[in-house]
Amino acid sequence: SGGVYHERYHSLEDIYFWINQTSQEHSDMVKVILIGSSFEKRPLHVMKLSGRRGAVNRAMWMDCGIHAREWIAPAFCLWFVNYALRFYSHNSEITEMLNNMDIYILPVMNPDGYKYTWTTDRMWRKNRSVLKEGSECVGVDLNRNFDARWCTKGASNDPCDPTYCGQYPESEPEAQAVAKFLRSHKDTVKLYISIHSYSQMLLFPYSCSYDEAPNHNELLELTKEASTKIRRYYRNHYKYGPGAKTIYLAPGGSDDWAYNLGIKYSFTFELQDRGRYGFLLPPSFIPQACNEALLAVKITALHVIKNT
Ligand SMILES: NCCCCC[C@@H](C[SeH])C(=O)O
Ligand SMILES: [Zn+2]
Ligand SMILES: [Zn+2]
Repeated sequence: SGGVYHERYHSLEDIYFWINQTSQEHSDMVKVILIGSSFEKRPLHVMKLSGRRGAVNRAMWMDCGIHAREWIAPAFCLWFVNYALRFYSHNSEITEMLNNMDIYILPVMNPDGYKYTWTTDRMWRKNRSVLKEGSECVGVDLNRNFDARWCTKGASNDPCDPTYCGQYPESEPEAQAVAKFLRSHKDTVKLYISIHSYSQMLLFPYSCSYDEAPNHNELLELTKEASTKIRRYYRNHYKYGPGAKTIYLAPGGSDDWAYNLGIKYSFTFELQDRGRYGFLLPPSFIPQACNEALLAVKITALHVIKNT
């Protein structure tokens, strides 16, 4: 949506202030839920968006910022919330979404890591948890810490590696908080989306193995439709397909875990770009990257409303 607010990235403090302000300004459509805290005790705030209507028993979940350096992801979560609130009852798709499902948004799933990229190391990926005994290395890859073929090929058990899987599944407070919330809402959450960057891909289970998901064809058709429309409307190219084959083997991922929990529409979107700027996507690219991601979110969400 408009305004220079979205032509730039926001610090963690900025984002916490924005969550608070937005929920106060739109108290009829936004509720803030504290689902847990990070290793360094920062709050994990989920924004629950609903249309102006009675309760519904369908919901979707979208998390951003699980990987600290992927700044376009939190930028998209903020942009999406502003878009939803601004265009509800004006844009037919977002109106249909909010009238038929609650939308749970976690703008920054890894606040400690995100903060660290603003203060110390722009290229940091993991959280900032410190091992009790020994290792001088810090951090767990939260997207390898979920209980889905945990720490098999495609993850590392070396605390110094960027894909370190942690000491055991859900060892990390951030992963634990998300898993706990989704387990307690598994009867209503029908769609899971995790936002990442970069490489422009629309991915679905499985990434932890080369097995095909039972509804593989349906997920393939959905991501193909989204990719085709992004190419037609925005002249940009997104690959699509099951994670293991399309990007690489990546066990312990949040999407595979959510899928196995029973959320049969589960995706990981890798946003812009394809490597020219990579994680350092310039702020001027934020609106276009967000419009492309919005298209994919709408296509999956409207399909879920029709089919669940
Ligand atoms: N859940 C694994 C989806 C495929 C890999 C996604 C990328 C995002 Se940076 C990764 O976690 O390495
Ligand atoms: Zn990522
Ligand atoms: Zn990535």
